[in-house]
This record gives sequence, C-alpha cells and structure tokens, in this order.
Amino acid sequence: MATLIPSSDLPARGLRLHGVHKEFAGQTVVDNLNLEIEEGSFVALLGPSGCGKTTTLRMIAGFDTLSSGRISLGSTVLASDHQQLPPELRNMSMVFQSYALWPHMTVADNVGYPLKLKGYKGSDYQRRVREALATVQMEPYAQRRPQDLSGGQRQRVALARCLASEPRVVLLDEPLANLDRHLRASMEDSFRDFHRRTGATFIYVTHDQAEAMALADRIAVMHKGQLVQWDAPEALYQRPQNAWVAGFIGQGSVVRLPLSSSERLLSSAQVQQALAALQNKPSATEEVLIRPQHVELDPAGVPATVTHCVFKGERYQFVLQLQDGQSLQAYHWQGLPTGAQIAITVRQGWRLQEQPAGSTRPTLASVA
Ligand SMILES: Nc1ncnc2c1ncn2[C@@H]1O[C@H](COP(=O)(O)OP(=O)(O)OP(=O)(O)O)[C@@H](O)[C@H]1O
Repeated sequence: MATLIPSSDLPARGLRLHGVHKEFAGQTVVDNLNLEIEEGSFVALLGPSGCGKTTTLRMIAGFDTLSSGRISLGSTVLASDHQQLPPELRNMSMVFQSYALWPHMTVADNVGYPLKLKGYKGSDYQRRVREALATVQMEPYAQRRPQDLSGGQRQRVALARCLASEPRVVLLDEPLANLDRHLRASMEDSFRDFHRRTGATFIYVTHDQAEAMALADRIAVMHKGQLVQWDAPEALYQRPQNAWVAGFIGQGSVVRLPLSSSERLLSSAQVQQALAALQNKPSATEEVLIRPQHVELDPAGVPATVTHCVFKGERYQFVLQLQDGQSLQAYHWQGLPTGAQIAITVRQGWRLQEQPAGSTRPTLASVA
C-alpha cells in the first residue's frame, strides 16, 4: 500500500513509524505502517478486532520486535530490524485493559512502584504519590487494595501510576473495554484531563469509533494490518477515503449513482440529479456516501419508499428504498409507516474512491 504520510521533516521530538512490518509465523499482521505522531498529540489507533492495533502498540512500547522498518522518538531510534531499545529505557508507560495492578500492594504502593524503580525516597516519594493520586481524585483510597475498588477506580489508579512515572509517551490499550457505558463517558473526561495536564503524547488503541472520535485529535484507521486513513476525526467522518472507512466511521449509506462531474463533495443539486437519473437504469455509476442527517423529506424531491422505521428516542431512524431498489438511511422527528411513499431531498453527498478488487468492507450500520 502507498505511504499515506508525507515524508516531510521529522517532528523534532515526535514519534515516527517508518515502514513498520510485523509477521508472526510467516503471517503479516502489520503491513508497512508509516505514521508521524506529533509530540503532545492524542492519537487513536482504530480498527476492527485483529487488524494489528495492539501489535503496533506493543512494538512502540518495546514488548514486541519489528520484522522490518524503524520506530524513532525524536532523533533516538527505538527499534529497527537489528536494534531494540529495552522498554524501560523508552520513557513510555502503558495502560492496559486489565489495569495490571499488583493485587498484594496498596493503591499508594502501586502508584509509587515506578518512582521506587527510579530511586525516589522519603518525602519526595510521598509527595509525588499524593500528587498523582490527587490528579485522578483517588487520594482517599490510598491505603486500599485494588480488589476493593470498582473497575473505574482501578483504571484511575493505573492512570495515576502512569502519571507518576512522568512518561513522554503514554500507550493505552483499550483501557475502557471492561467498564460500563456511563463509566466510560466519565473516564473519557479523565483521559482528556490527564492528557492536558501531562502534555505527553498519547496513543490510544480502540475498536470503538465513538471513543476514538471523542478523544483523539488524529486517528489512524487500520484494516488487515494496513493504514487506510490518517486524519482528524471530522475529516474521517466527512471525507472517508473509501467505502470501508465510510462504513466503519459513523452511520450512513453507500449508494451507486451516475455522476457527471469529478468533484468529491457533491451538492444537493448534483445528488438530486443523480438520484432522479436512477430510473433510467444508468450503466456507469460510482459509490457515494450519504449520511442520514443529509436526507430530508421534501414534496419536491425524488420518490422513495419507507421499508423500515425504528424509534430511537430523540428521533426515528429509517431505511428508504430508492427507485432502483437501493437502500438509504434517514432520520426524521416523526415516525412513518412501512410502505409509505415519500419524496426526499439529499443535502449533500461524498464520492468515495473505488476499493481494490477483492477487498471487503464492514457492514454499514443498519436500523434492523
Ligand atoms: N504473539 C502472537 N503470535 C501469533 N499471532 C499473533 C500474536 N499476537 C497477535 N497475533 C495475531 O496478530 C493479529 C493482530 O493482532 P492484534 O492483537 O494486534 O490485533 P488488534 O487489532 O489489537 O485486535 P483486538 O482489537 O482484538 O485486540 C491477529 O490475527 C492475532 O491473532
């Protein structure tokens, strides 16, 4: 796959992955990965299960070796196919889904562990432990053991331990995966705050696109070991590279439309014209992403039939059938019966790049 990151000047103290490749028993799990991560940024590695996110994080941390390529932090080469800086010399800290706290130690001792390794003692040690615990509002729990804490509290202790070691890079591997939905939302705030306070570079692995969008200022979308898009959350949502990314990020429909121009962002008039032309069964069509919020009921629009309607609390979610049988997702504040004949206007569309033959795409979120 082509390099998606321009090989511009190295960020002065940033993290760079250059042609990183990893095989396990002859099978490629990370394929020529190129990324330039700015110092102090919050980056998410996002992709479906098995796409190589954790392996990438472990190579950055130094827990896995590279088959080929190079990882560097500023001017220091951390790893290549012939050299490997040990994890403890990388000035990085990893936060795991399982928290990885010592069960026989108190909360304070868990947090202080990396400080002891660095030789801190006495009042300086005590102060740093207190400060780290205060940052995650866990000071009152200093003398408890991890098993006497909730999942969210344990993860906050793991964050405090990470903070105490003052890393330049914080690596987080699905840290919220074991928590319920409400706790996840409040922990997202803790991560944001933690990132702001430390100024460290954060690399956050998740398969949850909403979590990645809420936290990261840049997202690397991975699929089958390859980087498919590297962009800000808004850009990923508004300008996905292809139908696979469009299906993975947010809700929407990919429809095939006959297009007469070459722009990627299509105006309402262009989409309406293409939708109206579907009744002529055009032979040449291209993939266009249409987000549900851009579909509006409009008596002057093109005909469609309601095939599915689900109440979602703040709105109804529909599946509509276009004149040629293609499906389109839409929202509306009112419910409509299945089989209702309506007319719609689409406010905008995004032309997708065709994917290489044989590649798969995630199933687009449906209301069914
Ligand atoms: N030590 C190993 N030996 C052999 N294969 C491995 C090893 N570690 C990972 N793999 C394989 O590499 C592929 C990528 O795994 P990885 O854990 O990096 O994916 P992931 O995107 O983090 O997935 P998940 O979200 O499920 O954790 C998978 O097919 C996995 O089975």
